[in-house]
Amino acid sequence: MDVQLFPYGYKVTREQRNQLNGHNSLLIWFTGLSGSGKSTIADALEQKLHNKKIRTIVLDGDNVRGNLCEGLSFSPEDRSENIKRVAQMSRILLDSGVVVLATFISPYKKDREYVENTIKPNTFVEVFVNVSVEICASRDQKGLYAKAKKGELNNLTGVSAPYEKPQHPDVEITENDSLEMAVDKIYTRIKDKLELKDNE
Ligand SMILES: Nc1ncnc2c1ncn2[C@@H]1O[C@H](COP(=O)(O)OS(=O)(=O)O)[C@@H](OP(=O)(O)O)[C@H]1O
Ligand SMILES: Nc1ncnc2c1ncn2[C@@H]1O[C@H](COP(=O)(O)OP(=O)(O)O)[C@@H](O)[C@H]1O
Repeated sequence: MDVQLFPYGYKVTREQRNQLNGHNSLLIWFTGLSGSGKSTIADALEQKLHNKKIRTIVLDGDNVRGNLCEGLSFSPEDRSENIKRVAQMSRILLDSGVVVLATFISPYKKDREYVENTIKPNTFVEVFVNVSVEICASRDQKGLYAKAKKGELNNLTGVSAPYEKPQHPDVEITENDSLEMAVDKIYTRIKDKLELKDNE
């Protein structure tokens, strides 16, 4: 297919948008098993940032799989495609000047590396929500672990599909951390990177 593209050089830059917003763009990437707490922690962190007048947006696996990533399965190939599309969307959102909170199981190291390499240096913060499969299964809000146990669900991460743990995450949340502690840990890590104009 012969496709010719001529990207237009728009004049307003990310830096100018950051200036307008009073903070830098940042991608906070949450990875961990289903039920580990990614969405809960991202939700609480987003509220904290919003209260500090920081512009935010959340990309969540369960949500984007209904639109941007509609039709993708949980095969290794489709999970990679899922993360690739989210990486590209994150890049656009970072250019818009906001802080992006992305919550995806993202079980493969190479896919998480793809995300980091897709965006500008120093704008990626990896948060590993390190909760064991036993604890996630005991929470089982969505009934996925029960289904997998009965043989009604294939490819459940941590049970019948792999999860490659991050070796050097920027922030690690453990099962002993309360929600408040988790939010504090992440905020402490990102505060300087945000370069808030009204530094609180
Ligand atoms: N087989 C299987 N394995 C894992 N997760 C499953 C599966 N089937 C459905 N779900 C639901 O999909 C959510 C995970 O989607 P993600 O886009 O984050 O997955 S991935 O990053 O592409 O691996 C996940 O959301 P979270 O529980 O918030 O992680 C589940 O609600
Ligand atoms: N730090 C925590 N301590 C105890 N329970 C938690 C914690 N974080 C999340 N949970 C609970 O775990 C369950 C799954 O959380 P959720 O945010 O949906 O996980 P994920 O997005 O990783 O699938 C929810 O019932 C939530 O209330």
